[in-house]
Amino acid sequence: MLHAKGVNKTYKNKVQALKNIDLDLCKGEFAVLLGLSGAGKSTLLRCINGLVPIDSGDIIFENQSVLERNKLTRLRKDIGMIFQQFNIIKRLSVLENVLCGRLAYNSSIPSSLRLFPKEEVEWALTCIEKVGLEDKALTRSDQLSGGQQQRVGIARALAQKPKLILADEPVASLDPYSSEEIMELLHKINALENITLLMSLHQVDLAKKYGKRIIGLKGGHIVFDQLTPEVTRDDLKLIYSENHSHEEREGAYDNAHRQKTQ
Ligand SMILES: Nc1ncnc2c1ncn2[C@@H]1O[C@H](COP(=O)(O)OP(=O)(O)OP(=O)(O)O)[C@@H](O)[C@H]1O
Repeated sequence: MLHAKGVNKTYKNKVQALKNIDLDLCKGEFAVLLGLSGAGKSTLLRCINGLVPIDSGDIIFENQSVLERNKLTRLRKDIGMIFQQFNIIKRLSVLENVLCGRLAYNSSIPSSLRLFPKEEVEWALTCIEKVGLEDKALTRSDQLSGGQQQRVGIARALAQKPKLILADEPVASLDPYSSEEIMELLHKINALENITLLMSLHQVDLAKKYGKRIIGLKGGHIVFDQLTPEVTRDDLKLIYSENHSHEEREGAYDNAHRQKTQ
């Protein structure tokens, strides 16, 4: 469903964030991008949904090139995005935030948020139920915990009826317990709804537990791309060796998790 070929991206400050990226994703996959800070994970996700323009190469999603900019609205509708900082509007209710996911379908925005048709509201409520927040639909989003706010972000993505969800470090702002809950939810969405998932993570143990495939990025290059059971310690060393070791990273996570559960 997604085919990236020879993708390069250099920012204005001359940092080349992506170097000749080739990547194919099939429907239903759950793939995780791993790599140190600055490896290019967010840039790759943002190039895929057209938030960041690529310099060369091409990214084709469902037979449509990201280079065809006039079709980007449709592309974005088919691709849901989940962010580390949730990117929800805190003063709005859960329901209003989730209805924002429908804006691509209501581009002329007759949609002062309160004027959505009944069926749109019903679909938004269904999405809210899918993420387990049915009793919070009318609650202001700033009254929710971080984990609940991320659920709103996921419900908003689901409201788009996306074929692909891109998640940029979706659990980086959460404690280990909430992180597991969010990963379980994303796993369930992938398995039950057959929505393809591509996410960046810093937690190797979560990547191994939930990802079916792991793609290692280093300095803007893909240095390995394997089914999860085939990923070796040497593969992980390729992406983490210059700074903290794999063990140090997993150890830090384990320590935090232990503190939380004690
Ligand atoms: N808008 C931007 N302008 C200039 N340089 C940028 C921009 N966004 C990212 N970069 C640079 O591009 C490189 C890749 O960054 P990117 O955010 O894609 O990495 P990442 O792997 O997602 O990192 P992290 O795990 O910290 O989110 C880095 O050197 C970063 O400083």
